[in-house]
Amino acid sequence: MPEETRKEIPPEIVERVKKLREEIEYHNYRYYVLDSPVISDAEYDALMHELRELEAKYPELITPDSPTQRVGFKPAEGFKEVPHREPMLSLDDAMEESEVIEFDRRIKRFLNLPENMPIEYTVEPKIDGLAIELVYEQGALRVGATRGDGYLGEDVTNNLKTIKTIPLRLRKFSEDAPEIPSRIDVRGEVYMTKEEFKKINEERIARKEIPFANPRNAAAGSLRQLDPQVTAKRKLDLFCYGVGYTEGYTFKTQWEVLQTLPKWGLKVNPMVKLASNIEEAIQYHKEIQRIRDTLPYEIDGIVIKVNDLALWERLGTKARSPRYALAYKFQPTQSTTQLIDVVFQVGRTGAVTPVAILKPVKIGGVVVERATLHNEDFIKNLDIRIGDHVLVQRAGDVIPEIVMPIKEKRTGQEREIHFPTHCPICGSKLVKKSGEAVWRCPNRSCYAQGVRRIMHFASRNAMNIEGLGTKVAQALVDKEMVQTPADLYYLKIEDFMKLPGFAYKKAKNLRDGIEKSKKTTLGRFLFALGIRHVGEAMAQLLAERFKSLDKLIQASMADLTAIPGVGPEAAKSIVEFFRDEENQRMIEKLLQAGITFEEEEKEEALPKVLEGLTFVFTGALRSFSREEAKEIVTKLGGKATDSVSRNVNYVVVGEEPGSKYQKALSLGIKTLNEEEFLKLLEEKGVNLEKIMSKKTERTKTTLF
Ligand SMILES: NC(=O)c1ccc[n+]([C@@H]2O[C@H](COP(=O)([O-])OP(=O)(O)OC[C@H]3O[C@@H](n4cnc5c(N)ncnc54)[C@H](O)[C@@H]3O)[C@@H](O)[C@H]2O)c1
Ligand SMILES: [Zn+2]
Repeated sequence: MPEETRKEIPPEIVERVKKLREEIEYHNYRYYVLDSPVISDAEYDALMHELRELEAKYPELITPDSPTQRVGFKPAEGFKEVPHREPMLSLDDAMEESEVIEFDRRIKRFLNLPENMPIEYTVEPKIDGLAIELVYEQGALRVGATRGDGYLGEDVTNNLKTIKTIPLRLRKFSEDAPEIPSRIDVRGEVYMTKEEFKKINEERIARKEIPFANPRNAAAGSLRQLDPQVTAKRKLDLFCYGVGYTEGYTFKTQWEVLQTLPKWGLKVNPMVKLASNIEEAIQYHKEIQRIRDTLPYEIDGIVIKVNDLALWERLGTKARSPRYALAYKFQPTQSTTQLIDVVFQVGRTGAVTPVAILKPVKIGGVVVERATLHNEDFIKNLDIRIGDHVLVQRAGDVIPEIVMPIKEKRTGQEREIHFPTHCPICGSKLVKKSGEAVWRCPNRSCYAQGVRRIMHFASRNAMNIEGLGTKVAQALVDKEMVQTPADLYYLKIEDFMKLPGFAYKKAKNLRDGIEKSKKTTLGRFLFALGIRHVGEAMAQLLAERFKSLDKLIQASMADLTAIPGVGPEAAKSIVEFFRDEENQRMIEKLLQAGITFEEEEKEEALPKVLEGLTFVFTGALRSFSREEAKEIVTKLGGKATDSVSRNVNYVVVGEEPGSKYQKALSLGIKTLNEEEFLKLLEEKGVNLEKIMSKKTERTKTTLF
């Protein structure tokens, strides 16, 4: 019988399986040993997926050493090996809600439970770092090891000891803490914050070294060092999420584990929760996904675990993963593709940005065809060439960016990228200020800058001129009808009729749109001027502080930097802008055309509905700056402070919140995201429109 079935497997399948295994082994080595992958996780997962499907179809092909049956990689050379008393396994993963529901059903089938009986799960953020085990004997840290191949880990005890949050000795930190067990193997994830990751990569790039692909590889690369001094220099941290072999104490539930470890001094992620059924676990995935970008560390999903540890026993494990847990992942943020060409884009301020033209690639469901290459130094230091395979990242709201070239894939046909010395549009010689990485076209009448300046001026959150899009802006600049935005207000219907495709009606509409825009607010006007470093929020802030254009024009560096939220760079740029004669002429011309600013709101009009409430803001908000948010709270009778204590009623959490967020969670203070904060105001009867009319919605400035 086996003889016969073996014959049935087509030779190309046998060949493909062999090829896949070789390839996966290579990538495992790059990832687990070198901490330097050459494909993205999503691409790696696709290879694993293909292999798993083939093995499922032809089970005779499964061998115990297939990557589908094994975890990680054996300890690397130079590290002492540490056997794990209980194996450290991987996790099955799911991308779709349906797979999560099937996971829950499968467990009930396995346990012979009725289908409608809810199972309790713990839900935890899946930290994107590397797994480690800490062995404590009589409360003292005896050894710390990486996961390795699941059975044998690498001894990194001395490196782990450099991480301040890892206790060298367990203690009872609370009255109701159980006695410290005589032995406990604690498991957790060592990770690097996004901030530290960014810093380390910037340093590496400046030194012309290959950067880490992501914080996970950076954490692994920093911990798996033969010299603990290297580890000590990198800021690493740890979240504990479980226990392995334990003597002298028996946990009954995973939730008890998560509740007890902190009482012994071990850090557990404060966002862990108990879900009473699978639907709540799915809901948690949505919640965490929403705040994913605001966390100071990278997460790639959530981990769902059956809460009852007695059920863990009954469910048991498969070759490489337990049956009682599931990683419910988020959309991937990286992929690799080929760099086809580089174009140089001239922005409104003359900055020349290298933009990569890519072989289209899907990342998290979106096709990416262009990505920023940042600046010349980035290209030079990383030695990026046309034709290179590159790692591309598209995370959150940020513009897609090239992370690094994958030099391993070079064929020798790649071409160097030449950064232009002259503006690709007007031919002016580019200039670079010392200390800056950006080349700029100094020519004010540069076509590209002109078009972009007009487009920016007319855009919805600036002067909001209807009917003035890219094509019209191009035609106006092309026909030399406008040099600066001020010229718009002096054009007549007949002039517009000279534009391609413009008859009387269209020309009149455009003219009316321009007329209408004359009634505006100081904030919109300042934003429309396109002063470097003055985005919408900053423009609004300036408008509120100075209340008049004249006063702002007269402001000194010191006046400006005294305003919270205005840094020296912005202040310098503002002063220089208004000092410039051409700009002065343009502003004069705009005002002469009849531009007027609406009167600003009277403060007394606001009801004191937040009286008695104290707020803390952390992270970036979208609708207003943190300073503005504090001002709103104060105007409404509330208190806004900077430090989280028990006296605080709400912590409002924006993007990339700081440690205040963690502190709020640990103190159990109610947190609100921005929407919830706005809703709270609304519920208190605050006419947000009225307050916000001065604070138009902040939009992202995008490259493309
Ligand atoms: N790009 C490449 O070349 C390459 C190569 C190999 C592996 N990989 C990637 O590595 C991953 C597979 O690695 P894996 O086997 O370590 O699995 P995994 O990282 O997907 O899941 C298991 C791990 O999750 C971690 N984890 C984080 N929070 C946890 C929590 N609260 N509870 C339990 N565990 C938690 C633990 O470290 C655990 O070992 C895949 O994403 C794969 O794409 C990529
Ligand atoms: Zn130019």
